[in-house]
Amino acid sequence: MNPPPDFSSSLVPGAGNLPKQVLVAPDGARAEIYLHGAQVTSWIPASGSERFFLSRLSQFTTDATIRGGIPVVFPQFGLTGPLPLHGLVRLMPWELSDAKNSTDTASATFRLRDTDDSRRHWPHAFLAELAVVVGGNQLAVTLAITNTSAEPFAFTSGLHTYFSIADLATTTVAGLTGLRYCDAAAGWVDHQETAAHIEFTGEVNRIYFDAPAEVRLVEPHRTTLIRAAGFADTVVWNPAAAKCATFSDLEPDDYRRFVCVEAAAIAKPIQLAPGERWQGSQTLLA
Ligand SMILES: O=P(O)(O)OC[C@H]1O[C@@H](O)[C@H](O)[C@@H](O)[C@@H]1O
Repeated sequence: MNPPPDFSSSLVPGAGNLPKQVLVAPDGARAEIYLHGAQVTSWIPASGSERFFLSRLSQFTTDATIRGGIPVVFPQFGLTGPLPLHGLVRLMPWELSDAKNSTDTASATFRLRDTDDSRRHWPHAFLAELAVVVGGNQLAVTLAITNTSAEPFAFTSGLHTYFSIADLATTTVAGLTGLRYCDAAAGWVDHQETAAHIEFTGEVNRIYFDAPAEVRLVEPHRTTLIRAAGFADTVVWNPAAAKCATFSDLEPDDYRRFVCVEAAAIAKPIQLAPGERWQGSQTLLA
């Protein structure tokens, strides 16, 4: 049977006139991805409502990062090296290389290569590809990096997903019990997680090492499954009130509206030989 015609996925002007790809699966599931940073900014499962936080104060300009959705972090997570916070590619213009519908999904792939400017910061040639597939109650995002240079390189990376939540006070993250984590909000000290459910009673900024393939974002009315492959670590982040107030692109009480659960490769940088390709993914189930 032939897949249905690709009648509804399209590249349209988004906020700030930045181009965004709108994916609409045959069952009505939707996702939106800006070419700026290849940043997914919206996911609406077939049977539900918006699952991503996107700040009302987010800037949509080529020199700013979009606040919300899934910022793509590469080739440096956070400030773990000399590059700008979370690396380079979330500020770069990606191109749409493919978009199609199958009988039950809509998908698109975005590509980015190194530029003169990226090589000034990070002197390596690379091809980054981000594949986004939406359909039913699932969104799958896969980042692939190919070393297109003549020398090996190493990088850290992540998919910095901002989940929209109804109430921070009743939201928890489950599935990380027993893991060693680095508490970046409290002096980068290592701990072992004892809680079955991580609660948000203050700033949470933790890197969980060697995390399981699945963690759960638990709210009273719904649970979101977050599956990672290829990324060894999981970051959980919420800035709480005081830090939230320092972000010009967040409203003072926005910290109550999102929790970031991020698939990341931080502790063990990914090493790629010339010509080698790596991929990591985060798959979300509503
Ligand atoms: O403001 P940015 O660059 O988008 O980063 C957001 C946050 O991302 C988190 O992953 C970091 O641990 C925080 O320290 C940081 O503030």
